[in-house]
Amino acid sequence: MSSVIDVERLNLTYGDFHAVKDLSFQVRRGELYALLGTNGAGKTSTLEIIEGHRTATSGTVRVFGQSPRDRRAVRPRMGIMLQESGFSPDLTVGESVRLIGGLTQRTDDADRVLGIVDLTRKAGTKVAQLSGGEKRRLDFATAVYGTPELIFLDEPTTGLDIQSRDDLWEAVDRMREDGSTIVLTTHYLEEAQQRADRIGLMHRGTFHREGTVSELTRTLPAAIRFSLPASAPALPLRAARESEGKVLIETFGLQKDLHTLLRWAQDHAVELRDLEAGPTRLDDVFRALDI
Ligand SMILES: Nc1ncnc2c1ncn2[C@@H]1O[C@H](COP(=O)(O)OP(=O)(O)OP(=O)(O)O)[C@@H](O)[C@H]1O
Repeated sequence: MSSVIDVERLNLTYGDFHAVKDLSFQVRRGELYALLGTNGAGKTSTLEIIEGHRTATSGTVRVFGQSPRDRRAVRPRMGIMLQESGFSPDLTVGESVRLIGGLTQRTDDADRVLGIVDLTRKAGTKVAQLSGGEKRRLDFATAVYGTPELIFLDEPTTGLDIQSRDDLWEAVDRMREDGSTIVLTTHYLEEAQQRADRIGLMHRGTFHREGTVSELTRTLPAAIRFSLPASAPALPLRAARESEGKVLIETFGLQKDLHTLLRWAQDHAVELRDLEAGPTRLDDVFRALDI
């Protein structure tokens, strides 16, 4: 698979503050790459350099094999949804899409794009009168105008209700089917866990870990949780007692241990209240990082 983004030994300093430190990674064509990390880790700074908005202090960045500062070559091929929108409040929703869409030099139909984010009815409304979630959806609409080959989504679902989130991810899935490459940043780790092909986990300007979700989570055990009545007999597995009768079993053999537990409960007529069992979550990987 060829790479769409190549970052090599990237450094960025703001005055004497070293925000991005010797960062190297690649994003391959067609993949969804999630850049995750703590607040102030350097994700936005890194994205700004890749998007061509900021100059690196040192290192090389290539987008489609070109320098991102070569805007004429690169910009028409990228769609960018920033963390904060820069729309003019006096323009209408329709005018904003046409204006920003036009700047990308891609062609599309503004009505089609507004339909994706369910803003067709708001086409004549001034941006100043949109709700926070509607502005976010307008941001997304302008990023996907003309179905670009590479799309940056910087915390795209912040402030969106569940229906709008589902709609946004459905639109992303469709663009991936059409071959678009997606770079995502989010603090909603579940979204990244469900959708990312690979993840770069950043902290203080460098990667703590990089890999697929399963590469990142497989080093930590899965968890089985439930509550037991005080009268229950001894458990068949090693377990930790949490507060108020809650029990936690950590395991690297989730299926087998769950089977053992359920058979034991059945045999002893024990009710496992509030039973939950699941693989390691990215949240746990974050918490386990010594940061
Ligand atoms: N223009 C600037 N001047 C000085 N320092 C800056 C500037 N922009 C960002 N920084 C600092 O650089 C570091 C990285 O910031 P950046 O916005 O890239 O982090 P982030 O990973 O996107 O964080 P968050 O998850 O909070 O959005 C932070 O410590 C921030 O305070």
